[in-house]
Formats: sequence, structure tokens, C-alpha cells
Amino acid sequence: MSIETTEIPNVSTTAITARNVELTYSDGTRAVRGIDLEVPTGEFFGFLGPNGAGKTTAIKTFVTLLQPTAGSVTINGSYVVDDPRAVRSSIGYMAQETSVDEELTARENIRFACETYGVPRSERASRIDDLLALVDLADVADKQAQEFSGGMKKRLDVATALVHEPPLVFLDEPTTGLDPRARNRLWEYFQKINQQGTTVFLTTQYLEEADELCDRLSVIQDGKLVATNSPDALKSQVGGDILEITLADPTDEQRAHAREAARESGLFEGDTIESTNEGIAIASEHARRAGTDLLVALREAGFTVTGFDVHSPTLDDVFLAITGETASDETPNEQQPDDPVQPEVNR
Ligand SMILES: Nc1ncnc2c1ncn2[C@@H]1O[C@H](COP(=O)(O)OP(=O)(O)OP(=O)(O)O)[C@@H](O)[C@H]1O
Repeated sequence: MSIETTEIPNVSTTAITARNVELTYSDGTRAVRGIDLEVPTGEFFGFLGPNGAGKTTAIKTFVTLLQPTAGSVTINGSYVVDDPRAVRSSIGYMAQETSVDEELTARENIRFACETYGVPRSERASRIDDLLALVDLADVADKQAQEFSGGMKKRLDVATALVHEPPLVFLDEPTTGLDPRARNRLWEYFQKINQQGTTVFLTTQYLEEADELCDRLSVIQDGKLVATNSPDALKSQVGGDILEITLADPTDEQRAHAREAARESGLFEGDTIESTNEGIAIASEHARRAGTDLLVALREAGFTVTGFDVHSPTLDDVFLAITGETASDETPNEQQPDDPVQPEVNR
């Protein structure tokens, strides 16, 4: 593989450079199919995509756990294939599964990570205290991790990924399976780390998470980046506002007829009219102006409309516009709140 010197990024300004990266598993699965990406130092960057889109595979190539089958990845100025040690020492990685040792206390888990990452002995005690404070576990520092809720374990996991003060951290779906309260708390820590100067690379299936946290994000689908921009810019690409109509009887047939009636009304020339679970949705520059006229047209066509909403595009709308899939189908199950409000730890 020949690499032109002009491709070598400026270490001080580029945290991640990926050039035409591919990863094909030994069984032939092409999980990553030519990713080009540049993440500047200090950015909060996200990969947003459904199950199986290739997020974990991509992140594993970035953190040197998998070797790209084609293309090149540079992390903090070092090539992942040529210099994996340098890459590893300059990154923190929080995998999807927590790496917390349940037999150990929070403090012992962080101390173990300090030893693994070679944090100088003289710095360990204060580093451990700082990290316990950062993730709000100082009060339970000497409790065994097996007593912790899922959210607390995730926070401990974040702390262990940060012991060597890496300038760049990779977080692979860090909040999947957590209830909204636990998720919100983790967001605060990620924002805090980023504000302190750490570049953050996050993968998520939660559109709201990407919207809240990321300066920029890429939508990944079938191993390819299908869009990269700021959440706001992606939303503005949808074009106009979203008009959602709820029908009293949203059968497939009724929704198809309602789409037809909306089209025939002539109010939305060239706009996208989609079916939703409850009725139809229209992305249009005229959504606000033409909404009431559409209501009249639908009533005249015999439909009973029970709901009407006009809103600015969300990332759900972006996802639908870009991929043709509803992101909500992919949203992970949240039925197991595992970060109880009281008590946080079984004392
Ligand atoms: N070790 C493996 N061998 C073969 N195929 C794999 C392997 N790991 C993942 N895949 C496949 O590669 C594709 C991408 O998977 P990957 O885990 O990277 O996606 P993801 O976006 O992280 O999904 P998830 O949200 O489920 O973690 C999927 O088709 C998956 O089945």
C-alpha cells in the first residue's frame, strides 16, 4: 500500500483520518465498505446507524482491534497498522460490553486500569480520586462493582478508559440499554470530558443522543457513510418542516389513499409524502402555510383526521430522508430501567 506524504495529517489538529477503509470478515461479510473520514482534535463526533450498519467494526479498526482489509487509518498521527502501540497509548476505548470487574471495588477497578496503562505510581492516587469525582462515584468508591446499577457500571467503565488521560476516546454505544435518566447522566460526563479538551468519537443508535452531543456526525448504513454534517445541517437537508397527519383509521389502504389525496391537492408539488404508523407525513417548505388547506382537502375526501402537527425536522426525519428507513424501528429496547433513582447502590 503506497501512502503519499501529503496524506499524513497534522497531528495537532487531526485526531482521526480514515481513507477508503474497508473491513471484510473472514466469512466474507463486508462490514465496512470504504469509509473516508476526518475528525479534528477537540470535536465531539458521532456514528449514527441501525443495528449491523458497521459501527462497531469501524470503531474496532480505529482502536487497532481489527486490521483494515483496505485503506488506511491514522489516529493522533500514528497509523493503526504500522504503530498500534502508539495508537493505543493515545486513546481510550469503552467497548459495548462493560469491562468492569464486578469482584473489585470502583477504586480497585480504576487502580487496575492505571496499572494496565502504566500510569506512574506517584500519580495514581490523585488520578483515581479525580476520575471517581468526574463520574460521580466518589461516595461509593469502596463498594464492589457488583452492587452497582447498570448506569453506574457504565460510568465506572468510562473512568477506566480515561486513566491515562488520552486525548481521544472511543465510546461504542455507551448508553444502549440504559434508562433515560442514566443516559442523561452519562451525557453530562461525556460533555464534561469533551469540554476539558478530549476528542470524543461516539457510536449510537439514538438519534436524540447524537443530536444532543455531537458537533458533527455521520450516518452509517451498510458499511458506508451516507451523510456527514452537523445535526442542524443534516436536519436542514430534509427541506422545510414536517407536517404530520394522524388518521382515525390508519390502515394501509387509508394511508395510501390519504397520500394520494395530499398529492392531488396540488399543495405539495415535488415534496416527499410518506406513510407513518399513524397516518402520513410531508416534508415541505410550505408545511406551515399549506397545513390547514390540506386538512380541508382530506376532510372533503372523506378522511377523519384526529391529529395535526407541524415541526422542524428531527434526526428521525433526517434518517428517513437519507436511508428510507425509520430510525424508530431500530431504537434499542428500553424496557429495563437499570439505574434506579433510590438507592443507587445496594448499601
Ligand atoms: N466477527 C464477525 N464475523 C462476521 N461478520 C460479522 C462479525 N462481526 C460483525 N459482523 C457483521 O458485520 C456487520 C456489521 O456489524 P457491526 O457489529 O459492526 O454493526 P453495528 O453497527 O455495530 O451494529 P450493532 O448496533 O448491532 O452493534 C453485520 O452484518 C454483522 O453481522
